[in-house]
Amino acid sequence: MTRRIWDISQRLRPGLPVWPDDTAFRQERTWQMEDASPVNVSALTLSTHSGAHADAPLHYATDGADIASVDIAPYLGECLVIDARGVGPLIEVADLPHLQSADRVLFRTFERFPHSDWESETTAIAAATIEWLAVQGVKLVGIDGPSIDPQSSKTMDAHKAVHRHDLRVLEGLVLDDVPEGRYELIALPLPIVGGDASPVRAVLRALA
Ligand SMILES: Nc1ccccc1C(=O)C[C@H](N)C(=O)O
Ligand SMILES: [Zn+2]
Ligand SMILES: [Zn+2]
Repeated sequence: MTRRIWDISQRLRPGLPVWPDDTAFRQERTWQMEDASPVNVSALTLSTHSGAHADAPLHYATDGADIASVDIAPYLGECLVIDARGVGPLIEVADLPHLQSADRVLFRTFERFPHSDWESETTAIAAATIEWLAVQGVKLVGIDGPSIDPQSSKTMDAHKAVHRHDLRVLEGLVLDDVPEGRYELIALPLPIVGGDASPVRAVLRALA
């Protein structure tokens, strides 16, 4: 019996909505068979925070580890998907009354993921919630929004709480079709040396 898989990644393509003023996704063909090349080859230009991605500590701490240095174990294993739609600007501890124990928690905040336009008012996670999750033993926090902090944040309180507890972060997940519950998460960052983040192919697999 094959276990069902949900692909929770954004498709990387020209026009991919990115953070205001960040690098647009671009792909150009550098070799092509039409020009007598034996193969087609392309070059990519994209933000490290494109689509579904994993932040490295280097993103929010000048002396933080880069994405090639972090252990990959947090990005593989059982996770809990929580429906946090409609909670408002920040996910507070009070919004999580029934949270069962989990190593990895992914929050759905969108009714429908905004695939074609940038959504500037998104639900983020209160720093107190990150602290509380860390105390509960959570090692990775994920969200469908573009950031665990409000887009207007200058203090990056949630990222700083993540850094204090050395948690791992996934952002830009697509959770529209995923019911609340427990799954196997597979979302491996590329080992980009010096990288402050890496796109991931994020998938959830049924546990049985
Ligand atoms: N591309 C950016 C450029 C500047 C500031 C933030 C971003 C972000 O993408 C937010 C990021 N994903 C974060 O980890 O909060
Ligand atoms: Zn990011
Ligand atoms: Zn982030």
